[in-house]
Amino acid sequence: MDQMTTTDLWSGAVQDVIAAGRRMDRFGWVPATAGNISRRLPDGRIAITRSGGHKGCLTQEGVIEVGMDGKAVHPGDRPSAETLLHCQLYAHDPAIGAVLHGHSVASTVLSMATTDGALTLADYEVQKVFEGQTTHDASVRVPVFDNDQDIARLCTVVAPELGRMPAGYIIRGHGVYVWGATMDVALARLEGLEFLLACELEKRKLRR
Ligand SMILES: CSC[C@@H](O)[C@@H](O)C(=O)COP(=O)(O)O
Ligand SMILES: [Zn+2]
Repeated sequence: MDQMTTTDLWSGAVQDVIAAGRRMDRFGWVPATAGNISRRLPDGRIAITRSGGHKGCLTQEGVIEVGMDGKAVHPGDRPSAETLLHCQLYAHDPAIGAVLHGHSVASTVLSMATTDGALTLADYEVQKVFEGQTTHDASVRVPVFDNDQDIARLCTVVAPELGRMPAGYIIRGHGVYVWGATMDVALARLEGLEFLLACELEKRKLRR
């Protein structure tokens, strides 16, 4: 691969990450410095957000390269504190090309309102946005893992569910992780999941 192509690939991935951050910010899913976003390039490099920046105001400098071990390729760069969760998904499935993490109100509140290990979404037409879902007349299980500041340890809790999460997963009181083959697919899934979580929250308020 010549130098020009390598640079173009990187720029395209960075633009994908910047655009995803803006879109997530428009919905209010990345408050303050919350959230992280990554993109795997066709040549295997991983572009991920630098730790601590606002994901709605990303610049090219806010996106850095990491290896599959979650470490920065360029010394001094500080990748997202949650980089290992992205790498875990990339290692699990070579078809995954983008990973998104946001902190919406609905994912935070709903996951704190239960001690269960999953939220079940049923009877919504929009469930069909997820792989393998062809009808509203079914249910989608979204695993909920207890929050942990030790991300390597959190990875070990997520691991048994890999390959069994059509809609992504939620970290309790924290937020969602969603992925896809491309950034567009990941964003569509995130939008679908967040729509359903927002509906679920409204439904529960009506019941009170
Ligand atoms: C604003 S606190 C949120 C962080 O603790 C973390 O959960 C998060 O999503 C962003 O961390 P970052 O290191 O910027 O990727
Ligand atoms: Zn987070």
